[in-house]
Amino acid sequence: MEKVELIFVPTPGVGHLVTTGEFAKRLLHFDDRISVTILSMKWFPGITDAYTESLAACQPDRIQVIQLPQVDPPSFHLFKLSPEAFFYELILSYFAPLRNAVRDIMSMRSTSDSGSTRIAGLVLDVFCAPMVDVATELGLPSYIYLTTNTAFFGLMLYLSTRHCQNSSVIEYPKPEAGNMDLEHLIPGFVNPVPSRVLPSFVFNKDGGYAAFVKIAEKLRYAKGIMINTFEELEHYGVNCFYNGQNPPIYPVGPVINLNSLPHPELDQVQRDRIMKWLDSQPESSVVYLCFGSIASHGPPQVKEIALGLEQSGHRFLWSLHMPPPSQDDAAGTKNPEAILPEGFLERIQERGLICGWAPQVEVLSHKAVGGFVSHCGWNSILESLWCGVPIVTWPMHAEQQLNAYLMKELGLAVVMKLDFRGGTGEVVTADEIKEGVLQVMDGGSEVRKKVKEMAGMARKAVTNGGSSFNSTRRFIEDMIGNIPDI
Ligand SMILES: O=c1ccn([C@@H]2O[C@H](COP(=O)(O)OP(=O)(O)O[C@H]3O[C@H](CO)[C@@H](O)[C@H](O)[C@H]3O)[C@@H](O)[C@H]2O)c(=O)[nH]1
Repeated sequence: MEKVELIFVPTPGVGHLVTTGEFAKRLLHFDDRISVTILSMKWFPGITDAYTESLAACQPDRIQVIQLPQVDPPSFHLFKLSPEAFFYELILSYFAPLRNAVRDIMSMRSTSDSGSTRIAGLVLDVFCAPMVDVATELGLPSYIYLTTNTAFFGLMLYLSTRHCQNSSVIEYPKPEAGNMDLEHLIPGFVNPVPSRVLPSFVFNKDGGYAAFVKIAEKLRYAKGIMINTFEELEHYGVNCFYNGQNPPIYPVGPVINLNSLPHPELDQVQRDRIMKWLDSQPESSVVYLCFGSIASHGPPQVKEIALGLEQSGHRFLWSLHMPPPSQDDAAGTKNPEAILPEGFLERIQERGLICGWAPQVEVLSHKAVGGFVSHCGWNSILESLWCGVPIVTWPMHAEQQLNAYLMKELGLAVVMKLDFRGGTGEVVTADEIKEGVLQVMDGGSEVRKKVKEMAGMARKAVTNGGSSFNSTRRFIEDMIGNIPDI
């Protein structure tokens, strides 16, 4: 049996790395001939290490993790102007280490005693799409594993087409204040998309727009795009791109890590505290709040959330992540209790629980949880759909407002907030939060019904014969057919 190896290059944030690792594992499960190498970049120390280690340990004969040497990052000033431009530059500086690592792997596999393994190509995170140039240089095909949805793929193609038509444009035209409802015909969306839900990098003149357009242009050179979505969810969007005009797309999701992530804040004592508390709550009575692996709120917003929850009268589990301490931090901001409204904990007593990092998938799977106030990171959306828990939208950064808009268009979310108000720092008020919670917990029966139906479809999609199962098979066949004779 001839063996084939795929070389994955994930972006090392939790929201990207974990689903990519799970997809790599899924491929091994599908086909005994496949093995994978994960080339790991270390951008954020700590949090992703435990996952990478577990990946390397789970099937050591078929998954290997190689740490790429660290590079000097671009200046922090660039990060402040535009995180997207910063990461774009960072990826470019990884070209040389990547080239060396892939060359080493290729030469080792061709001389191995245990029979030759053919290198089938690179599987790149979307941020790493510029690395298709390295693959081409080495004569290898590249594929993209898109950790978000088809709608975002549509936006990228739209930006790159628009840019090809007029490459002198260095930013997207920002509508005048008050005209954020200007609409755009983005492929993959049934209805025109208002400006206010486009990701903010689209309007960033300091390199954010330029970086994304350059990334988007590279997608066209990929041999295929695997998307963490499923046909039943994005039926219209997926069918728009089965058109032979872009690289083939493969909706392979949901690709979710059903085991809770190891995290320094989540030892067995903390996990037991959370799960035992949930065990003692009535069915569908708890609203869960969590804003992903990156986002956090400042003290004024934390106070408003607390007041909103209190006023809603509902039970809640709140995963409260504190912002990283800065030098001029006021004493106490590391301690959530110090910034909660006075007397809050005494007043809510057993009605609510505040935790740090949560075992999110376990929480969403618990029968006590009836709603989820979320920042609309794509993994959180898929996890909530998988568990049949309706989401209340509160996008905070990146492409989350587009995700929230998509969920609204599909009738799968209770809308609390659709945009992040251009990052103005304006707080969401206790009243708005209370309304969102009341809507999902007391009303929203139509949304709840649709979400439950979608949960069934999500599970069916990934089982034998389901749409994503078949799509994954199709990817494997195409990928093997594309292997170059090197
Ligand atoms: O207390 C927590 C917080 C998060 N998670 C997990 O961490 C992941 C978070 O992923 P996601 O919901 O996608 O949020 P981000 O971490 O913000 O993800 C980044 O990556 C996503 C995928 O590309 C994008 O959709 C987001 O906008 C981007 O911020 C999920 O699997 C959660 O289950 C926990 O287990 N416990």
